[in-house]
Amino acid sequence: MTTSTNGAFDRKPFIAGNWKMNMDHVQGITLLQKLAWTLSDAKHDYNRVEVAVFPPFTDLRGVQTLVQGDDLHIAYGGQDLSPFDSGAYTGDISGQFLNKLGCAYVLVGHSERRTIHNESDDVLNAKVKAAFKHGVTPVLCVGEGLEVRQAGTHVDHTLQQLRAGVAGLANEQAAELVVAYEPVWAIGTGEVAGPEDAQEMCAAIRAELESLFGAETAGKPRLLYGGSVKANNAAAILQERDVDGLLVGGASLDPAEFANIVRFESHLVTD
Ligand SMILES: O=C[C@H](O)COP(=O)(O)O
Repeated sequence: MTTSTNGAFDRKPFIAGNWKMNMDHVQGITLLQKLAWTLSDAKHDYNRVEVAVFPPFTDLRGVQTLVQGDDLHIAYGGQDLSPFDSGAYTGDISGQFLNKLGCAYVLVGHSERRTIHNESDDVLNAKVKAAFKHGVTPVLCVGEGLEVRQAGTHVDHTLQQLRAGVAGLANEQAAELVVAYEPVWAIGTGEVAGPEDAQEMCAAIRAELESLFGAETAGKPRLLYGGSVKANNAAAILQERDVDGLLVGGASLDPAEFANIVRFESHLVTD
């Protein structure tokens, strides 16, 4: 069987692990060390496939120390940021603090922020802009719940979240953006959207970005899929043309499993 990969990797594949509220700062260091060793043993080429982790805030300083001390090529980021720069916002974390800790990325609008913390599209748009303002690349998460999927309006719903999230961005910002499509019904449930579902939505997202920012810009952002990704389904999803990477939750807590996802190319079906 012959299948194409995502545009012959026009965009560098991006595999990200969202640790969510797991791993204290000691456990986090151990996990990252094991991941780095596993990838090193496998001679992983970070120039071919970018790897990032999103630990809890309390882990970030330790992660930075390890990455710098061991010269690791693993990027890291925050799981959220404040829309504000600084001030009386108890419990919030500014994008400038993330930047200072060496965070390359920050998740914005993960479904658990949208649902548990009721974050609105307006707030998320402000967070996307705050991330760019502070030199951290936002990973804007979008996706529909089960009821929307069953109603068949998942594309409209997700594109509406996308439009709201990117409103007011300059073309250069849109080009740098990462978008993660995460159908809520597939997160942590074991239900995986099929590769064709991931492709359908990522193609729709790409087309929407083209209508908003033009074709040249729209060809640049990386589009990820997230939702019950494991080593045994990663390659099939990444084989879809418009899927450039994966946002992995539960499986990113197992260094061997996550390393196998990062090494998805060894499972690709080629000529
Ligand atoms: O951010 C990651 C997603 O919520 C997916 O989580 P999961 O891989 O545990 O389903």
